Amino acid sequence: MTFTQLQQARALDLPSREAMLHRAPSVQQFWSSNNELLSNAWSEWEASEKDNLFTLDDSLLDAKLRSAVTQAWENPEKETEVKALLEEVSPDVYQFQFFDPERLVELRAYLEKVWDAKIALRPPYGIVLNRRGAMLDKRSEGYLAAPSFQAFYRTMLDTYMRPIARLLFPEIMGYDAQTFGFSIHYQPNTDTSIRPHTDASAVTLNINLNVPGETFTGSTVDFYDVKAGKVNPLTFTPGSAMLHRGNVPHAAQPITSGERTNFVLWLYGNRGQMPPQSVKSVDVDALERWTVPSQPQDKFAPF
Ligand SMILES: O=C(O)CCC(=O)C(=O)O
Ligand SMILES: [Fe+2]
Repeated sequence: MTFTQLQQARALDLPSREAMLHRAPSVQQFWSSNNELLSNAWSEWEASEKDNLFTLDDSLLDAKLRSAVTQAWENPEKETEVKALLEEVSPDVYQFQFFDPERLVELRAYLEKVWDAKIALRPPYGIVLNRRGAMLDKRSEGYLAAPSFQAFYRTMLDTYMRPIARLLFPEIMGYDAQTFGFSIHYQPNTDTSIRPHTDASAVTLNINLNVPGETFTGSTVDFYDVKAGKVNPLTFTPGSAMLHRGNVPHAAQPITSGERTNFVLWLYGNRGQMPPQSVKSVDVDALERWTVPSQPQDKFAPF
């Protein structure tokens, strides 16, 4: 009797949460030895579910953002219309509408199907181990390898995040070829908060996936305004995004009711390089900004 990769993946014995928390060598071993099996299982899963899965594409995005970005790709001089949609809400932190809140139901339904697939996903354990989160980038073992999700993930990073980030933070040019991403989920009593930290990224895009009416309390992301010596607590609304340099200190306050789900996307340079702290004013031509780097994705992963 032969088993499909999907059946074999579903039969795997997962490492315990304890082992994951302790970052036991056996956990690393589990993900690396099963990486190919899991990735094949996601392809089989997608093929078997294709009639039930919503097609992820940029129609999920805010219509104004999509239209401004599409125009800027056609004519980079029009990037000013993208910039007009971005609001600085704390020094070096910009907020804008990324997803169309009304369409998030479809994305969340897709992600529910992903959880129901019963294929192991590696939770992010950067600062804390997040139980209902998943690694999203191909460089991460145990990532969400469903081909349709991967195509959508690339669109979010290559078509939207990178040129927008370059528009705000020109010094990231040359330090933005590599991508990284994970999802996080907060709920009271389990995964509630993240202590103050900076990200190992040149730039971070943090996008909220809560659907309209899916409310929560607490769970602000506090951004530290180091110069002014104060903290700016910011609250996500459904589909909104915050884009910031990785080196801006921030923390997630405890969630006190409800739930919050986000995608967190990072860009950095080859082998994890980040822009030197000293360079801030770099002159970049609009034509250069609206491009996708030709360097191949490397294997470096911060966690
Ligand atoms: O709570 C958030 O949305 C921020 C998460 C975060 O800062 C991180 O995962 O590095
Ligand atoms: Fe962070």
